[in-house]
This record gives sequence, C-alpha cells and structure tokens, in this order.
Amino acid sequence: MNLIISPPTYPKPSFLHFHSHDPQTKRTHFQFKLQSSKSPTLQTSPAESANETQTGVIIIGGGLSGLAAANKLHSEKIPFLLLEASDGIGGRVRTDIVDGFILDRGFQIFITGYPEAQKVLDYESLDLQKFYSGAFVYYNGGFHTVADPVRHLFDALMSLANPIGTVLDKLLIGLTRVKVLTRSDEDILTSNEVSIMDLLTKTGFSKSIIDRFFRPFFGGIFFDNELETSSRLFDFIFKCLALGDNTLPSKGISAIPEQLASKLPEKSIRLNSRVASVDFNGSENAMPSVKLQNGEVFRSELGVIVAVEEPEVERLLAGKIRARKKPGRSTVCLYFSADRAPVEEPVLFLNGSGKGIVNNMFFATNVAKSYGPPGKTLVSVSVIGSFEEMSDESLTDEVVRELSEWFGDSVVRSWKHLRNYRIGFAQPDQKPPTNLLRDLKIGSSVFVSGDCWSSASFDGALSSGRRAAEALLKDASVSV
Ligand SMILES: Cc1cc2nc3c(=O)[nH]c(=O)nc-3n(C[C@H](O)[C@H](O)[C@H](O)COP(=O)(O)OP(=O)(O)OC[C@H]3O[C@@H](n4cnc5c(N)ncnc54)[C@H](O)[C@@H]3O)c2cc1C
Repeated sequence: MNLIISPPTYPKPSFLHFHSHDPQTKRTHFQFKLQSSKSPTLQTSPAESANETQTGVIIIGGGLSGLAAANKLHSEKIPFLLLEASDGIGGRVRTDIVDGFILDRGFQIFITGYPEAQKVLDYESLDLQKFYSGAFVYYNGGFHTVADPVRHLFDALMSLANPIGTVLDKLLIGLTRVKVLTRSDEDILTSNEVSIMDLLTKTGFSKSIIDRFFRPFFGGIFFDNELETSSRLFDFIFKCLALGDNTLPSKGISAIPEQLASKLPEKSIRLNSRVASVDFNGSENAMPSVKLQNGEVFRSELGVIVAVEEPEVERLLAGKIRARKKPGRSTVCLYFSADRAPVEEPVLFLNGSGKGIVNNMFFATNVAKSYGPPGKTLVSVSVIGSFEEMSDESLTDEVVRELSEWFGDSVVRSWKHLRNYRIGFAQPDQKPPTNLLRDLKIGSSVFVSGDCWSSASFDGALSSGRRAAEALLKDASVSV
C-alpha cells in the first residue's frame, strides 16, 4: 500500500476530545467525535451570527508550531480555537499503525538536545529510545563505522583509519563540536552563512568524508544531497547532536504532538476545518477573521496565528508576505517487514557509495522494539527527492535491488513491502540567504509561525509557535 501526503479533502469538521488517560501507559487517548459546526467554541460573543463565531485567538494549523502556540496561549489563560485542515493533529509529524507496525510518516528522529523541546516536552513520558551515536556507512561493498568519540571512544579510535575520511577529518569533527558548543543558539542562527558544502570545504574536510558521510547524513536531515542548505542549520543541528541523543518515542513520532495536544482544553482543536482565507477586515485596527472552505467565518478578538506549511502560508497571505516560491524538499520513505534483522545495533545506515538512490536506512525495531509486533523487524528506507517519474512498484524494486547488495540477496528478497510514504513538501528550502529569527507579525493582529520562519526542524517549529503567541500577546497588550 502506498500513501501520498498531500492536502486531503475534508469531511465534516470534528472536535478533538481528550477523554481518557491511561495511567499505565501514561498515554492520552483521543476520540474523534463529529459535532455540529454550531457547537459552542471556546468563546462566543453577542456579535456571533448564524454563520459567524467569535473567539479569542484563532490558530490555523495543528502541526508542532500551531500546537506550541496553543500551549503558550493556554498557559497564559488566553482562549483560542485551533483550526486544522486534516483529520488529525501533528502536521508532518504523524504515525500510522499498519499490521501491528508503527509507521512514522517519513523517517524522523527526535534529538533530545533541542533547546525549545527541552522546555515544552516531558521526555520521560515519551519513553525515548536511543540510536547509536554514529552511523554505519556503506562504502566499497562493506560497512564502516563513524562513531561519536565522546559516547563511543573505543569505536571512534578503531575507526580512525577506515576509508570514511582521513584522521584529520576525524579531528576536525571534534573541533567543530567544540566550536558549536561555545556559541549561543542565537549567534548560530544569525551568523554569517554559506552553504553546508562551502562550510565543510572551508573547514578543511576532505572530499572523501564529505561524500561518504556528510552528504548522506546531513543530506538526509535536510533532504538536500547537494548540501546547499545554510551553514546556520548545520551548526544548529550539530550542536543539538552534541548535546543530546538521537531518539524515537516508543509509541511513534506522533507521541510528540499528541503530548502537546493533550494539555489543551476540550474543544479547542477543530479537525477537518480547512481555512480558505484570512480576512484583514480593512482598517489597521480591525480584528482579522478567517473563513473556512465550508463558508463558516470565525472572527478573532485578539488576533490570528497562521501556522501552516510555506506554500500554504504564501497562498493564505498572498499580497501580505513576499512569496519565496522556492520548491520544498521532498522524500520518500519505504517500509518493509522482516522476520529478523541482519544486525542487532540500533544504528543508522548511510549510503556512502555515491551510487544508487537509497540515502539512509535502519532497522526501526532495533531502536524501539515497540515499532513492530513481537518477533518482527521493521525496516525503514529513505530516498531524497520526489521520484515522481518512478511508480511505487519500480521505486520499491530498485530499493530492494540496492539493499540486496548491502545485506545479501536472500535476506532482502525475503522482506515484505508494507507501505511507501511520498512526502512532497517535507521541509522548506533553507538555502542562504535565510532569516531564521524573523519578525512574525504580518499585519494588523496577524502572526505567522512554522518551520519556514525558523530552522526547519521540530525545534524551529516549536519555538516559532511559542514566539508567535508571545508576539501576539504583546501586540494585544496582554501582559504575560
Ligand atoms: C519525512 C520528514 C522527516 C523529518 N525529519 C525530521 C527530523 O528528523 N527532525 C526534525 O527536527 N525535523 C524533521 N522534519 C521536519 C519537521 O517535521 C517540521 O519542520 C515540523 O514538523 C514542521 O511543523 P509545522 O507546525 O511548522 O508545520 P506542519 O507540521 O506542516 O503543520 C502545518 C499544519 O497546518 C495544516 N494546514 C495547512 N493548511 C491549512 C489550512 N488552510 N487550514 C487549516 N489547517 C491547515 C496542515 O494540515 C498541518 O497540520 C521532518 C519532516 C518530514 C516531512
């Protein structure tokens, strides 16, 4: 079965209810309940008409940034209504359960060193499962270890002489680590920038470590195998990696947005509610309103936060913001089930061979057993780009053919294909010039948030949502 992640069509709106909390699993369960669109929202006022509802703040988009904005407003006791177009919260951070396997919609890693995430998430209840700090690089017909010397000193020493870079490269990695750790996040996100490729070359890294390690590793993080992304993003992620672990929540990556949503009041999130337009209502002091695709109108009392993906924000706020019109970064993630994994390590495999379409892969159940039913292995493989010209069948065949060279024909041909996720807009393009700490006010009481206004990461989305809520409250003169 294959899935294409694209704007869905929308059934009737529904409210997201948090109806039970299982103390044993520490997990909040959601119930999706259809309600009439006239159901009371958080706040109504005499101005409400048959087809118009008034509410404190309107948040458009229920991804990490919209949820972070909602959490900030809720902590300040400000009423809000979050309108989400799709049938669930999380945006790009969602998970499906298929045949007992936990399938994240695309390969995603949660880095515990993310500074904003440390402030807003409860790590313990996410039950984070760690990756090995490093990678196994497929090169020249075999696997070679790249290890974090602080966490795996022995492995790092043993790998000094392997073909994934020179000894000098490995020293330079250590130096880069020290350098980023001495800089503040603000300094990193606003410093002079070049592309990652230029930064690596200027630092003195050899072509071999760039092609065999950095290209698949950071190319996989930013879905950019040319390494054109801003050096600011490289330094930021490098620092977070140095400060934390690469992990997966045991219940799937969607446990992160679910945790944020579970803290919000009942009926504050409305699903299947696509916003068609944001109306600034003329004068500078007028409060904006939003109109849903079904014609319903919501008027805000304090302002609107637009927390949607870059192409959608450019559509909703056309004429109000300068559209960058840069095509987003794409990826396809392929999942297979297997009876056993050929290795036991919870490690990321990178393609350092310079050949083929596979960028990275891992055995998810080696990191978190919960990702598969008992006795089964979940294999996750990622390619960079949209591969629109290839059918799912031929893409899957090509991946199986390549991985047969890595792990052996009989092993890989026994895997059962589960599902492909084609993600057309995985991340915004963050080539220089970037502006990662932009002013988030767009016009009279309209604010924006999301990863295109910050670093394209979970952390960027979370911090931009919180900052947008703070800016709105300041603007509305609500003391926080
Ligand atoms: C495959 C993949 C792998 C990734 N891996 C990582 C990783 O390992 N680490 C990391 O830090 N980051 C990763 N990212 C990036 C990270 O997921 C994003 O940066 C972040 O989730 C963006 O959150 P957001 O809230 O800004 O946007 P989104 O998650 O896109 O949320 C926007 C929301 O707005 C809704 N919406 C859109 N239009 C409307 C409308 N008109 N009306 C109402 N609602 C609307 C959408 O349905 C969506 O729910 C990955 C992304 C992908 C896709």
